[in-house]
Amino acid sequence: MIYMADTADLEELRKLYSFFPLEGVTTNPTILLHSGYKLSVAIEGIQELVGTGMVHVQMISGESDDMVREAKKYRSYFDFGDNFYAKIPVTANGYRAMRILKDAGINVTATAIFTQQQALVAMKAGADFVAPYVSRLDNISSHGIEVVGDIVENIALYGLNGKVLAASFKTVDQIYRVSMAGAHSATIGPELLHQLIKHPMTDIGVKQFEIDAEGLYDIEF
Ligand SMILES: O=P(O)(O)OC[C@H]1O[C@](O)(CO)[C@@H](O)[C@@H]1O
Repeated sequence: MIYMADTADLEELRKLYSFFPLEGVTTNPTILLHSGYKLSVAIEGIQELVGTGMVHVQMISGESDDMVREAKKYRSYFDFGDNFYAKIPVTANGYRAMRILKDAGINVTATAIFTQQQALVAMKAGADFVAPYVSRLDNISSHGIEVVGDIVENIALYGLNGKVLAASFKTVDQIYRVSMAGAHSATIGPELLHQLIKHPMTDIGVKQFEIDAEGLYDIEF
């Protein structure tokens, strides 16, 4: 599974990138708002950190032609290559923009997905990634993990090229479940990324090794 960081907090990203095998970063207007950075500063900072990793940037226009112009502008403004993904919401205008962007050779991440059908249509329109919102589904008495599982199944069943980018997590358990459901990737906030690699038994085990090694390791390094 591909792990991506769901944040524009540059300080946090720097820490995460120093040890976590991340393959990209996702942002949206809310994430930018929380980071305190304007788009230009945030994306430039992210770009420096990720190198050739993926950067998913959300479009804010409502009309399809504007979304396309916006995506082309950001791609050239930041001098992105193939690692740029235009995040497009699954509205009627969004689906139209996806097709135009794909024809222009620009990667697309379909976002704000709440149903298997929205994801399927997005992939038919050419989306490379489809992002179902797990917590937001769970919070309206729906089932985020099931929606992820259905989309994964559809991709295999119809031999589609798209990948699931599971998004909107509030617990480590949700991340566990989407990975078991076959999600190809997940975008996760810093707090949960730190949390999901932790286990108290690991800390206890490592501590004991340190104690037991005392005086036994006689080769200098
Ligand atoms: O429900 P939340 O936590 O706001 O998450 C929405 C999600 O949608 C995305 O915009 C999809 O990529 C993520 O960046 C984010 O995880």
